[in-house]
Amino acid sequence: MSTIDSNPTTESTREDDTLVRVRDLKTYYGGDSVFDNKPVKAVDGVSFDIKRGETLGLVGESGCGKTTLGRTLIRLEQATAGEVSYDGTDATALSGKALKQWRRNVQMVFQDPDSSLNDRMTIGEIVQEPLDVHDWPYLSVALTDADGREVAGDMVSAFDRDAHDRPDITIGVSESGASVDIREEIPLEPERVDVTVESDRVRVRVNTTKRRLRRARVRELLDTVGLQPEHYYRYPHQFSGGQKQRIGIARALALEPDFVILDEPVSALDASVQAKILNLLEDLQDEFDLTYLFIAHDLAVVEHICDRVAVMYLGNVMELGPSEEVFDDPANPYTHSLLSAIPEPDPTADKQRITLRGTPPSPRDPPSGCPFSTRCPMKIRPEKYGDIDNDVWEAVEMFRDVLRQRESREKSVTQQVFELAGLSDPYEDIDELVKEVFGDLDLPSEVETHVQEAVEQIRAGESEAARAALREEFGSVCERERPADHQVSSSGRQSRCHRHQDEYEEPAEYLETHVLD
Ligand SMILES: Nc1ncnc2c1ncn2[C@@H]1O[C@H](COP(=O)(O)OP(=O)(O)OP(=O)(O)O)[C@@H](O)[C@H]1O
Repeated sequence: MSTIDSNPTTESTREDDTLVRVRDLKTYYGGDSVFDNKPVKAVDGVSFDIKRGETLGLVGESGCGKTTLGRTLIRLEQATAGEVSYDGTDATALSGKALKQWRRNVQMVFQDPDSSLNDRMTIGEIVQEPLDVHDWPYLSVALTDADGREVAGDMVSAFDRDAHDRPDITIGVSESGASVDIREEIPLEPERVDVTVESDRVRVRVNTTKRRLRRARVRELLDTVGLQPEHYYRYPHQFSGGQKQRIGIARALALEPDFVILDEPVSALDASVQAKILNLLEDLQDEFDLTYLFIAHDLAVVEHICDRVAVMYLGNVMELGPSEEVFDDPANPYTHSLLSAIPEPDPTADKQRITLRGTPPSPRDPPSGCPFSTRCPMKIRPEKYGDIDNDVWEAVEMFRDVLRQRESREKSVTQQVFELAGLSDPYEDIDELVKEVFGDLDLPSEVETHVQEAVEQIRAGESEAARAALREEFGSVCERERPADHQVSSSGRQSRCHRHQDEYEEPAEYLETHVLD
Protein backbone atom coordinates (compact mmCIF):
# COMPACT_ATOMS: atom_id res chain seq x y z
CA MET A 1 0.00 0.00 0.00
CA SER A 2 1.62 3.28 -0.97
CA THR A 3 1.49 6.43 1.11
CA ILE A 4 0.60 9.62 -0.70
CA ASP A 5 0.71 12.08 2.18
CA SER A 6 -0.12 15.59 1.07
CA ASN A 7 -0.34 15.36 -2.70
CA PRO A 8 -3.34 13.39 -3.88
CA THR A 9 -2.65 14.07 -7.56
CA THR A 10 -2.74 10.71 -9.27
CA GLU A 11 -3.11 9.17 -12.67
CA SER A 12 -6.82 9.98 -12.63
CA THR A 13 -6.42 13.60 -11.54
CA ARG A 14 -3.79 14.96 -13.88
CA GLU A 15 -3.03 18.64 -13.45
CA ASP A 16 -4.33 19.60 -16.91
CA ASP A 17 -7.95 18.65 -16.24
CA THR A 18 -7.97 19.92 -12.66
CA LEU A 19 -10.26 22.88 -12.06
CA VAL A 20 -10.11 23.16 -8.27
CA ARG A 21 -7.01 22.23 -6.32
CA VAL A 22 -7.09 22.19 -2.53
CA ARG A 23 -4.00 21.61 -0.41
CA ASP A 24 -3.81 21.21 3.36
CA LEU A 25 -6.75 23.57 3.82
CA LYS A 26 -7.66 24.59 7.36
CA THR A 27 -10.55 26.74 8.51
CA TYR A 28 -10.68 27.45 12.22
CA TYR A 29 -13.30 29.53 14.02
CA GLY A 30 -12.38 31.66 17.03
CA GLY A 31 -9.45 30.82 19.28
CA ASP A 32 -8.07 34.31 19.11
CA SER A 33 -9.13 35.79 22.42
CA VAL A 34 -8.11 35.27 26.03
CA PHE A 35 -11.49 33.71 26.85
CA ASP A 36 -11.62 31.58 23.77
CA ASN A 37 -8.15 30.20 23.24
CA LYS A 38 -9.09 26.93 21.58
CA PRO A 39 -10.32 27.34 18.01
CA VAL A 40 -13.05 25.18 16.47
CA LYS A 41 -11.12 23.20 13.87
CA ALA A 42 -14.00 22.90 11.39
CA VAL A 43 -11.71 22.00 8.47
CA ASP A 44 -8.39 20.60 9.56
CA GLY A 45 -5.97 19.82 6.76
CA VAL A 46 -7.86 18.79 3.66
CA SER A 47 -6.35 18.12 0.21
CA PHE A 48 -8.08 17.11 -3.01
CA ASP A 49 -8.57 18.02 -6.65
CA ILE A 50 -11.82 18.46 -8.55
CA LYS A 51 -11.60 17.72 -12.23
CA ARG A 52 -13.26 19.90 -14.82
CA GLY A 53 -16.79 18.69 -15.49
CA GLU A 54 -16.92 16.20 -12.64
CA THR A 55 -19.18 16.02 -9.60
CA LEU A 56 -17.35 15.46 -6.36
CA GLY A 57 -19.56 14.43 -3.45
CA LEU A 58 -18.78 15.50 0.10
CA VAL A 59 -20.41 13.37 2.77
CA GLY A 60 -20.18 12.95 6.52
CA GLU A 61 -22.17 13.38 9.72
CA SER A 62 -23.61 16.72 10.75
CA GLY A 63 -20.92 19.06 12.05
CA CYS A 64 -17.99 17.34 10.31
CA GLY A 65 -17.17 20.53 8.39
CA LYS A 66 -18.80 20.03 4.96
CA THR A 67 -20.48 23.43 4.76
CA THR A 68 -17.43 25.23 6.15
CA LEU A 69 -15.26 23.55 3.52
CA GLY A 70 -17.67 24.56 0.74
CA ARG A 71 -17.87 28.13 1.99
CA THR A 72 -14.10 28.35 2.28
CA LEU A 73 -13.68 27.18 -1.32
CA ILE A 74 -15.71 30.12 -2.57
CA ARG A 75 -14.23 32.60 -0.08
CA LEU A 76 -17.35 33.04 2.03
CA GLU A 77 -15.09 31.95 4.89
CA GLN A 78 -11.47 32.94 5.24
CA ALA A 79 -9.06 29.98 5.23
CA THR A 80 -6.80 29.79 8.29
CA ALA A 81 -4.08 28.03 6.28
CA GLY A 82 -3.56 26.09 3.07
CA GLU A 83 -4.09 26.61 -0.60
CA VAL A 84 -7.14 26.76 -2.88
CA SER A 85 -6.36 27.31 -6.50
CA TYR A 86 -8.89 27.55 -9.23
CA ASP A 87 -7.89 27.01 -12.82
CA GLY A 88 -4.33 27.75 -11.73
CA THR A 89 -5.18 30.96 -9.83
CA ASP A 90 -4.54 31.08 -6.08
CA ALA A 91 -8.02 32.06 -4.86
CA THR A 92 -6.93 32.67 -1.27
CA ALA A 93 -4.69 35.56 -2.38
CA LEU A 94 -7.27 37.46 -4.47
CA SER A 95 -8.69 40.79 -3.35
CA GLY A 96 -10.48 43.83 -4.76
CA LYS A 97 -11.45 43.73 -8.42
CA ALA A 98 -9.73 40.41 -9.07
CA LEU A 99 -11.75 38.79 -6.28
CA LYS A 100 -14.99 40.26 -7.62
CA GLN A 101 -14.23 38.95 -11.13
CA TRP A 102 -13.33 35.52 -9.77
CA ARG A 103 -16.57 35.40 -7.78
CA ARG A 104 -18.57 35.41 -11.03
CA ASN A 105 -17.16 32.03 -11.77
CA VAL A 106 -17.95 30.22 -8.51
CA GLN A 107 -21.46 29.99 -7.14
CA MET A 108 -23.35 28.19 -4.41
CA VAL A 109 -26.84 26.67 -4.20
CA PHE A 110 -28.05 26.50 -0.61
CA GLN A 111 -29.90 23.76 1.22
CA ASP A 112 -32.87 25.75 2.37
CA PRO A 113 -34.48 27.64 -0.51
CA ASP A 114 -36.78 29.39 2.00
CA SER A 115 -34.03 31.20 3.82
CA SER A 116 -31.85 31.84 0.77
CA LEU A 117 -34.51 33.76 -1.20
CA ASN A 118 -35.55 37.25 -0.13
CA ASP A 119 -39.32 37.10 0.28
CA ARG A 120 -39.78 40.78 -0.54
CA MET A 121 -38.24 40.49 -4.00
CA THR A 122 -39.94 39.10 -7.09
CA ILE A 123 -38.43 36.05 -8.75
CA GLY A 124 -37.24 38.26 -11.58
CA GLU A 125 -35.43 40.57 -9.16
CA ILE A 126 -33.91 37.66 -7.25
CA VAL A 127 -32.41 36.06 -10.34
CA GLN A 128 -31.36 39.42 -11.75
CA GLU A 129 -29.61 40.62 -8.59
CA PRO A 130 -26.20 39.02 -9.33
CA LEU A 131 -26.36 40.44 -12.87
CA ASP A 132 -26.90 43.93 -11.43
CA VAL A 133 -24.14 43.54 -8.85
CA HIS A 134 -21.64 42.48 -11.52
CA ASP A 135 -22.96 44.88 -14.17
CA TRP A 136 -23.60 41.95 -16.54
CA PRO A 137 -23.34 41.87 -19.56
CA TYR A 138 -19.95 43.46 -20.01
CA LEU A 139 -20.57 44.01 -23.74
CA SER A 140 -16.92 43.48 -24.51
CA VAL A 141 -16.09 43.74 -28.20
CA ALA A 142 -13.44 41.96 -30.26
CA LEU A 143 -12.46 42.85 -33.81
CA THR A 144 -11.38 40.16 -36.23
CA ASP A 145 -9.92 40.42 -39.67
CA ALA A 146 -11.07 38.60 -42.81
CA ASP A 147 -9.25 35.44 -41.62
CA GLY A 148 -11.03 35.50 -38.27
CA ARG A 149 -7.90 36.60 -36.39
CA GLU A 150 -8.42 39.02 -33.51
CA VAL A 151 -7.10 42.48 -34.30
CA ALA A 152 -5.35 44.32 -31.52
CA GLY A 153 -6.20 47.99 -31.09
CA ASP A 154 -7.24 50.66 -28.62
CA MET A 155 -10.73 49.94 -27.45
CA VAL A 156 -12.46 53.09 -26.33
CA SER A 157 -14.95 50.98 -24.38
CA ALA A 158 -12.74 48.20 -23.18
CA PHE A 159 -15.20 46.46 -20.88
CA ASP A 160 -14.22 43.39 -18.91
CA ARG A 161 -14.51 40.16 -20.71
CA ASP A 162 -15.94 37.17 -18.94
CA ALA A 163 -13.82 34.87 -16.84
CA HIS A 164 -12.86 32.88 -19.94
CA ASP A 165 -11.71 36.01 -21.74
CA ARG A 166 -14.48 35.56 -24.27
CA PRO A 167 -15.74 38.72 -26.02
CA ASP A 168 -19.51 39.25 -25.94
CA ILE A 169 -19.62 40.76 -29.44
CA THR A 170 -17.22 39.88 -32.21
CA ILE A 171 -17.08 42.21 -35.22
CA GLY A 172 -15.53 40.66 -38.29
CA VAL A 173 -14.24 43.28 -40.68
CA SER A 174 -13.39 42.40 -44.26
CA GLU A 175 -13.42 44.18 -47.60
CA SER A 176 -17.02 43.16 -48.17
CA GLY A 177 -18.19 44.78 -44.92
CA ALA A 178 -18.67 43.92 -41.27
CA SER A 179 -20.28 40.90 -39.64
CA VAL A 180 -21.63 40.70 -36.09
CA ASP A 181 -21.39 37.60 -33.96
CA ILE A 182 -22.87 37.56 -30.47
CA ARG A 183 -22.07 35.06 -27.77
CA GLU A 184 -24.90 32.59 -27.23
CA GLU A 185 -25.50 33.57 -23.59
CA ILE A 186 -26.12 37.25 -24.46
CA PRO A 187 -29.79 37.75 -25.44
CA LEU A 188 -29.01 40.39 -28.06
CA GLU A 189 -30.07 40.19 -31.69
CA PRO A 190 -27.29 41.09 -34.18
CA GLU A 191 -29.69 43.60 -35.81
CA ARG A 192 -29.44 45.71 -32.68
CA VAL A 193 -25.73 46.19 -33.21
CA ASP A 194 -24.79 48.98 -35.63
CA VAL A 195 -21.26 48.84 -36.98
CA THR A 196 -19.67 51.74 -38.87
CA VAL A 197 -16.30 51.07 -40.45
CA GLU A 198 -14.24 54.20 -41.01
CA SER A 199 -10.73 54.51 -42.33
CA ASP A 200 -9.01 54.35 -38.93
CA ARG A 201 -11.74 53.19 -36.62
CA VAL A 202 -14.70 50.90 -36.19
CA ARG A 203 -17.66 52.29 -34.29
CA VAL A 204 -20.01 49.82 -32.58
CA ARG A 205 -23.33 50.94 -31.20
CA VAL A 206 -25.64 48.61 -29.27
CA ASN A 207 -29.26 49.72 -29.58
CA THR A 208 -30.66 48.44 -26.33
CA THR A 209 -30.04 48.85 -22.62
CA LYS A 210 -28.27 46.53 -20.19
CA ARG A 211 -31.47 46.50 -18.15
CA ARG A 212 -33.38 44.98 -21.08
CA LEU A 213 -30.63 42.44 -21.72
CA ARG A 214 -30.65 41.41 -18.07
CA ARG A 215 -34.41 40.93 -18.08
CA ALA A 216 -34.18 38.82 -21.21
CA ARG A 217 -31.39 36.79 -19.61
CA VAL A 218 -33.50 36.19 -16.50
CA ARG A 219 -36.41 34.98 -18.67
CA GLU A 220 -34.08 32.58 -20.44
CA LEU A 221 -32.74 31.33 -17.12
CA LEU A 222 -36.24 30.72 -15.76
CA ASP A 223 -36.97 28.68 -18.85
CA THR A 224 -33.69 26.77 -18.51
CA VAL A 225 -34.58 25.63 -14.99
CA GLY A 226 -38.15 24.68 -15.94
CA LEU A 227 -40.09 27.71 -14.68
CA GLN A 228 -42.69 29.71 -16.63
CA PRO A 229 -42.36 33.30 -17.96
CA GLU A 230 -45.26 34.43 -15.75
CA HIS A 231 -43.28 33.44 -12.67
CA TYR A 232 -41.08 36.49 -13.23
CA TYR A 233 -43.35 38.83 -11.24
CA ARG A 234 -44.29 36.43 -8.46
CA TYR A 235 -42.86 36.20 -4.95
CA PRO A 236 -41.05 33.23 -3.33
CA HIS A 237 -43.91 32.37 -0.95
CA GLN A 238 -46.08 31.57 -4.00
CA PHE A 239 -43.82 28.65 -4.91
CA SER A 240 -43.35 25.06 -3.73
CA GLY A 241 -40.05 23.86 -2.27
CA GLY A 242 -38.92 22.31 -5.56
CA GLN A 243 -39.76 25.47 -7.52
CA LYS A 244 -37.89 27.59 -4.98
CA GLN A 245 -34.85 25.42 -5.45
CA ARG A 246 -35.16 25.94 -9.22
CA ILE A 247 -35.12 29.69 -8.57
CA GLY A 248 -31.97 29.27 -6.44
CA ILE A 249 -30.34 27.31 -9.26
CA ALA A 250 -31.30 29.94 -11.88
CA ARG A 251 -29.76 32.62 -9.68
CA ALA A 252 -26.57 30.60 -9.23
CA LEU A 253 -26.27 30.13 -13.00
CA ALA A 254 -26.93 33.78 -13.89
CA LEU A 255 -23.27 34.80 -14.12
CA GLU A 256 -22.28 31.72 -16.16
CA PRO A 257 -20.16 30.03 -13.49
CA ASP A 258 -17.82 27.11 -14.09
CA PHE A 259 -17.92 25.77 -10.57
CA VAL A 260 -21.05 25.39 -8.44
CA ILE A 261 -21.18 24.21 -4.84
CA LEU A 262 -24.46 22.45 -4.13
CA ASP A 263 -24.93 22.43 -0.36
CA GLU A 264 -27.53 19.75 0.37
CA PRO A 265 -29.64 21.03 -2.56
CA VAL A 266 -32.38 18.41 -2.25
CA SER A 267 -32.38 17.57 1.47
CA ALA A 268 -35.39 19.76 2.22
CA LEU A 269 -37.48 18.33 -0.65
CA ASP A 270 -39.90 15.41 -1.00
CA ALA A 271 -38.46 12.29 -2.62
CA SER A 272 -40.33 12.75 -5.93
CA VAL A 273 -39.24 16.39 -6.20
CA GLN A 274 -35.67 15.42 -5.27
CA ALA A 275 -35.40 13.23 -8.34
CA LYS A 276 -36.56 16.04 -10.62
CA ILE A 277 -34.10 18.55 -9.19
CA LEU A 278 -31.26 16.01 -9.42
CA ASN A 279 -32.13 15.37 -13.06
CA LEU A 280 -32.20 19.10 -13.71
CA LEU A 281 -28.77 19.51 -12.10
CA GLU A 282 -27.37 16.73 -14.27
CA ASP A 283 -28.87 18.26 -17.44
CA LEU A 284 -27.47 21.68 -16.58
CA GLN A 285 -24.05 20.20 -15.94
CA ASP A 286 -24.03 18.70 -19.45
CA GLU A 287 -25.40 21.83 -21.08
CA PHE A 288 -23.08 24.35 -19.42
CA ASP A 289 -20.00 22.19 -18.68
CA LEU A 290 -20.37 22.74 -14.97
CA THR A 291 -18.17 21.32 -12.26
CA TYR A 292 -19.98 20.49 -9.01
CA LEU A 293 -19.07 19.98 -5.38
CA PHE A 294 -22.14 18.17 -4.06
CA ILE A 295 -22.50 18.32 -0.28
CA ALA A 296 -24.94 15.80 1.14
CA HIS A 297 -25.66 13.55 4.06
CA ASP A 298 -27.92 11.29 1.99
CA LEU A 299 -25.51 8.69 0.68
CA ALA A 300 -27.98 7.23 -1.81
CA VAL A 301 -28.22 10.60 -3.56
CA VAL A 302 -24.44 10.94 -3.65
CA GLU A 303 -23.97 7.47 -5.07
CA HIS A 304 -26.40 8.32 -7.85
CA ILE A 305 -25.08 11.71 -8.90
CA CYS A 306 -21.37 11.90 -8.00
CA ASP A 307 -18.38 10.68 -9.99
CA ARG A 308 -16.17 10.66 -6.93
CA VAL A 309 -16.89 11.04 -3.27
CA ALA A 310 -14.95 12.47 -0.31
CA VAL A 311 -15.92 11.13 3.10
CA MET A 312 -15.36 13.67 5.85
CA TYR A 313 -15.02 13.22 9.60
CA LEU A 314 -14.13 15.91 12.11
CA GLY A 315 -12.60 18.29 9.58
CA ASN A 316 -10.62 15.57 7.76
CA VAL A 317 -11.21 13.75 4.47
CA MET A 318 -10.95 10.09 5.53
CA GLU A 319 -11.52 8.50 2.11
CA LEU A 320 -11.72 9.86 -1.41
CA GLY A 321 -12.29 7.96 -4.62
CA PRO A 322 -14.71 6.95 -7.39
CA SER A 323 -18.23 6.70 -5.90
CA GLU A 324 -18.82 3.16 -7.06
CA GLU A 325 -15.61 1.90 -5.44
CA VAL A 326 -16.16 3.76 -2.19
CA PHE A 327 -19.75 2.50 -1.88
CA ASP A 328 -19.11 -1.09 -3.00
CA ASP A 329 -15.80 -1.68 -1.31
CA PRO A 330 -15.05 0.95 1.34
CA ALA A 331 -11.45 1.12 2.53
CA ASN A 332 -11.61 3.37 5.56
CA PRO A 333 -13.14 2.29 8.90
CA TYR A 334 -15.22 5.46 9.03
CA THR A 335 -16.65 4.84 5.55
CA HIS A 336 -17.51 1.28 6.62
CA SER A 337 -19.35 2.66 9.64
CA LEU A 338 -21.17 5.36 7.67
CA LEU A 339 -22.33 2.93 4.98
CA SER A 340 -23.40 0.34 7.50
CA ALA A 341 -25.83 2.90 8.94
CA ILE A 342 -27.80 3.16 5.66
CA PRO A 343 -31.14 1.38 6.10
CA GLU A 344 -31.43 -1.72 3.91
CA PRO A 345 -34.30 -1.34 1.39
CA ASP A 346 -35.11 -5.02 1.82
CA PRO A 347 -36.09 -5.45 5.52
CA THR A 348 -35.53 -9.21 5.34
CA ALA A 349 -31.94 -8.78 4.14
CA ASP A 350 -29.43 -9.82 6.74
CA LYS A 351 -27.27 -6.72 6.96
CA GLN A 352 -24.64 -6.55 9.64
CA ARG A 353 -24.39 -3.18 11.25
CA ILE A 354 -21.45 -1.50 12.89
CA THR A 355 -22.62 0.32 15.98
CA LEU A 356 -20.58 3.42 16.62
CA ARG A 357 -19.96 4.34 20.21
CA GLY A 358 -20.84 7.87 21.38
CA THR A 359 -20.87 11.01 19.26
CA PRO A 360 -18.05 12.69 17.34
CA PRO A 361 -15.67 14.63 19.59
CA SER A 362 -15.86 18.41 19.57
CA PRO A 363 -13.83 20.00 16.75
CA ARG A 364 -12.59 22.38 19.46
CA ASP A 365 -10.85 19.46 21.11
CA PRO A 366 -10.15 16.82 18.44
CA PRO A 367 -8.30 13.65 19.45
CA SER A 368 -4.59 13.43 18.94
CA GLY A 369 -3.52 10.99 16.22
CA CYS A 370 -6.34 9.76 14.01
CA PRO A 371 -9.49 11.90 14.23
CA PHE A 372 -11.66 8.76 14.27
CA SER A 373 -9.58 7.01 16.94
CA THR A 374 -12.00 7.64 19.84
CA ARG A 375 -14.83 5.77 18.07
CA CYS A 376 -13.15 3.50 15.59
CA PRO A 377 -14.33 -0.13 15.85
CA MET A 378 -11.23 -1.19 13.93
CA LYS A 379 -8.71 0.68 16.01
CA ILE A 380 -5.34 -1.01 16.27
CA ARG A 381 -4.91 -2.61 19.67
CA PRO A 382 -1.63 -3.17 21.55
CA GLU A 383 -0.43 -6.67 20.76
CA LYS A 384 -1.10 -8.08 24.22
CA TYR A 385 -4.77 -7.10 23.96
CA GLY A 386 -5.18 -8.39 20.41
CA ASP A 387 -7.39 -11.30 21.45
CA ILE A 388 -9.22 -9.71 24.32
CA ASP A 389 -13.02 -10.12 24.33
CA ASN A 390 -14.65 -7.46 22.14
CA ASP A 391 -17.09 -6.29 24.79
CA VAL A 392 -14.30 -5.80 27.29
CA TRP A 393 -12.24 -3.85 24.78
CA GLU A 394 -15.24 -1.70 23.85
CA ALA A 395 -15.87 -0.98 27.54
CA VAL A 396 -12.25 0.08 28.07
CA GLU A 397 -12.50 2.35 25.03
CA MET A 398 -15.73 3.84 26.27
CA PHE A 399 -14.28 4.41 29.73
CA ARG A 400 -11.34 6.26 28.23
CA ASP A 401 -13.62 8.27 25.93
CA VAL A 402 -15.80 9.43 28.83
CA LEU A 403 -12.71 10.42 30.83
CA ARG A 404 -11.49 12.36 27.81
CA GLN A 405 -14.79 14.18 27.47
CA ARG A 406 -14.81 15.02 31.19
CA GLU A 407 -11.46 16.67 30.74
CA SER A 408 -12.45 18.58 27.65
CA ARG A 409 -13.27 22.22 28.27
CA GLU A 410 -16.61 21.98 26.54
CA LYS A 411 -19.38 20.24 28.38
CA SER A 412 -21.45 17.85 26.36
CA VAL A 413 -25.08 18.70 25.76
CA THR A 414 -26.10 15.81 28.03
CA GLN A 415 -24.03 17.21 30.87
CA GLN A 416 -25.55 20.65 30.40
CA VAL A 417 -29.05 19.18 30.45
CA PHE A 418 -28.32 17.34 33.68
CA GLU A 419 -26.99 20.51 35.27
CA LEU A 420 -29.91 22.64 34.13
CA ALA A 421 -32.30 20.09 35.60
CA GLY A 422 -30.41 20.29 38.90
CA LEU A 423 -29.25 16.70 38.59
CA SER A 424 -25.74 15.46 38.91
CA ASP A 425 -24.17 13.94 35.84
CA PRO A 426 -24.20 10.15 36.33
CA TYR A 427 -20.69 10.06 34.88
CA GLU A 428 -19.41 12.62 37.36
CA ASP A 429 -19.15 10.00 40.08
CA ILE A 430 -16.27 7.73 39.15
CA ASP A 431 -17.73 4.64 40.88
CA GLU A 432 -21.03 5.16 39.06
CA LEU A 433 -19.12 5.51 35.83
CA VAL A 434 -17.20 2.28 36.33
CA LYS A 435 -20.44 0.46 37.19
CA GLU A 436 -22.19 1.93 34.16
CA VAL A 437 -19.41 1.13 31.71
CA PHE A 438 -18.09 -2.23 32.90
CA GLY A 439 -21.32 -3.57 34.45
CA ASP A 440 -21.16 -7.33 34.85
CA LEU A 441 -18.30 -7.83 32.43
CA ASP A 442 -15.74 -10.34 33.50
CA LEU A 443 -12.55 -8.29 33.22
CA PRO A 444 -9.20 -10.03 32.77
CA SER A 445 -7.06 -9.27 35.80
CA GLU A 446 -4.61 -7.16 33.82
CA VAL A 447 -7.39 -4.91 32.59
CA GLU A 448 -9.00 -4.74 36.00
CA THR A 449 -5.73 -3.69 37.63
CA HIS A 450 -5.22 -0.81 35.20
CA VAL A 451 -8.81 0.38 35.47
CA GLN A 452 -8.60 0.23 39.26
CA GLU A 453 -5.35 2.21 39.30
CA ALA A 454 -6.93 4.85 37.07
CA VAL A 455 -9.92 5.08 39.42
CA GLU A 456 -7.58 5.62 42.42
CA GLN A 457 -5.75 8.39 40.56
CA ILE A 458 -9.03 10.09 39.64
CA ARG A 459 -10.17 9.93 43.25
CA ALA A 460 -6.91 11.59 44.20
CA GLY A 461 -7.66 14.39 41.71
CA GLU A 462 -5.10 13.23 39.16
CA SER A 463 -7.33 12.69 36.15
CA GLU A 464 -4.70 13.78 33.69
CA ALA A 465 -2.24 11.19 35.04
CA ALA A 466 -4.97 8.53 34.98
CA ARG A 467 -5.69 9.18 31.33
CA ALA A 468 -2.00 9.16 30.49
CA ALA A 469 -1.53 5.80 32.24
CA LEU A 470 -4.52 4.30 30.39
CA ARG A 471 -3.18 5.63 27.09
CA GLU A 472 0.19 4.08 27.84
CA GLU A 473 -1.42 0.71 28.53
CA PHE A 474 -4.25 0.55 26.00
CA GLY A 475 -3.25 3.13 23.42
CA SER A 476 -1.74 2.52 20.02
CA VAL A 477 -0.38 4.25 16.97
CA CYS A 478 -3.96 5.40 16.21
CA GLU A 479 -3.83 7.84 19.09
CA ARG A 480 -0.18 8.74 18.83
CA GLU A 481 0.22 9.59 15.16
CA ARG A 482 -1.88 11.31 12.57
CA PRO A 483 -2.39 8.77 9.77
CA ALA A 484 -1.13 9.51 6.28
CA ASP A 485 -3.27 9.22 3.15
CA HIS A 486 -2.68 5.84 1.52
CA GLN A 487 -3.45 4.99 -2.06
CA VAL A 488 -5.76 1.99 -1.83
CA SER A 489 -6.64 1.23 -5.44
CA SER A 490 -5.33 1.69 -8.94
CA SER A 491 -7.92 4.42 -9.58
CA GLY A 492 -6.06 6.68 -7.16
CA ARG A 493 -8.51 6.21 -4.30
CA GLN A 494 -7.03 7.35 -1.01
CA SER A 495 -7.80 6.50 2.58
CA ARG A 496 -6.46 8.01 5.81
CA CYS A 497 -5.90 5.08 8.19
CA HIS A 498 -2.92 3.43 9.91
CA ARG A 499 -4.35 0.00 9.07
CA HIS A 500 -3.26 0.41 5.46
CA GLN A 501 0.35 -0.01 6.56
CA ASP A 502 1.77 -3.44 5.78
CA GLU A 503 2.21 -4.52 9.40
CA TYR A 504 -1.52 -4.29 10.19
CA GLU A 505 -4.61 -6.14 9.07
CA GLU A 506 -6.59 -4.13 6.49
CA PRO A 507 -9.82 -2.58 7.86
CA ALA A 508 -12.08 -4.84 5.75
CA GLU A 509 -10.29 -8.03 6.93
CA TYR A 510 -10.31 -6.88 10.53
CA LEU A 511 -13.99 -6.06 10.28
CA GLU A 512 -14.83 -9.58 9.12
CA THR A 513 -12.71 -11.36 11.69
CA HIS A 514 -13.11 -9.18 14.78
CA VAL A 515 -16.02 -6.75 14.60
CA LEU A 516 -18.94 -8.43 12.84
CA ASP A 517 -20.45 -11.53 14.48
N1 LIG B 1 -19.40 30.60 12.35
C1 LIG B 1 -19.02 29.62 13.15
N2 LIG B 1 -18.41 29.88 14.33
C2 LIG B 1 -18.00 28.87 15.15
N3 LIG B 1 -18.13 27.56 14.86
C3 LIG B 1 -18.74 27.25 13.71
C4 LIG B 1 -19.20 28.24 12.78
N4 LIG B 1 -19.76 27.61 11.70
C5 LIG B 1 -19.64 26.29 11.94
N5 LIG B 1 -19.03 26.07 13.13
C6 LIG B 1 -18.69 24.77 13.73
O1 LIG B 1 -17.81 24.12 12.82
C7 LIG B 1 -18.08 22.72 12.78
C8 LIG B 1 -18.38 22.32 11.34
O2 LIG B 1 -19.64 22.90 10.97
P1 LIG B 1 -20.26 22.75 9.49
O3 LIG B 1 -21.55 23.49 9.47
O4 LIG B 1 -19.22 23.12 8.52
O5 LIG B 1 -20.52 21.18 9.42
P2 LIG B 1 -21.47 20.37 8.44
O6 LIG B 1 -20.80 19.06 8.22
O7 LIG B 1 -21.80 21.18 7.25
O8 LIG B 1 -22.77 20.17 9.32
P3 LIG B 1 -24.31 20.13 8.85
O9 LIG B 1 -24.46 18.89 7.99
O10 LIG B 1 -25.05 20.03 10.15
O11 LIG B 1 -24.57 21.41 8.11
C9 LIG B 1 -19.26 22.48 13.74
O12 LIG B 1 -18.73 22.07 14.98
C10 LIG B 1 -19.89 23.84 13.85
O13 LIG B 1 -20.52 23.99 15.12
